[in-house]
Amino acid sequence: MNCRVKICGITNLEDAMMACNHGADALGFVFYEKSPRYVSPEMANSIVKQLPPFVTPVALFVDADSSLIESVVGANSRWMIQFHGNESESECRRYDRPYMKALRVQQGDNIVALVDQYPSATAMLLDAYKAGVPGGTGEVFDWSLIPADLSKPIVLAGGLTPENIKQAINQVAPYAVDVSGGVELSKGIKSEPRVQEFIRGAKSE
Ligand SMILES: O=C(O)c1ccccc1NCC(=O)[C@H](O)[C@H](O)COP(=O)(O)O
Repeated sequence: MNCRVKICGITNLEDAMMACNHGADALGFVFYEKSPRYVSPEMANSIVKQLPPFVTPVALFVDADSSLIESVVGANSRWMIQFHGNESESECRRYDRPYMKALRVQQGDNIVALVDQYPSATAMLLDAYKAGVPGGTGEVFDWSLIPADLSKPIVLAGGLTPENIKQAINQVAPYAVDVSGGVELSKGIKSEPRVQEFIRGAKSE
């Protein structure tokens, strides 16, 4: 398995550097103030300036104003965007940045059609649906709902852990995996052993 890994919900420099040292390919920063993993644009951009090369910082928004999005991504050309709300494709491509659109998967969704609504997306992130909770649920969804051969690279998210990551990758064969809660000591604080174990599990043969 040589699956790419995004560690999401980074709130401090120590966790960011730790995740990079263990081989994270991307780091997610949550700019949704209701999240316990919220990080300020100033803190996030201070962290991003200090990241080593070949790691993608991902700015995560939930139906945010364009002023907030521009204030974050305008400070550093490295940012990729993750739209995690009900953003339309035209809203997503407004920023001329590579972006992922998150879909919160429910039984009965036409995932092929939903993915095809975002032709300008670099990838699609498939996450668990939980009423009233936009993301970071810590819950898995039924991976068998994911059709084969979707038209975009798929980032699998939702309740992934060091314990289930190999099964998830074997079943779904995603382009990348994304985790927040499954590698934490507490909300917004990552566990180095769990981050290391998760990445090793995702990248081991
Ligand atoms: O992580 C959050 O707290 C969060 C809050 C609001 C919107 C999105 C959020 N996270 C988005 C992510 O990409 C998470 O990594 C993803 O939902 C998986 O989270 P988890 O199930 O805890 O691994």
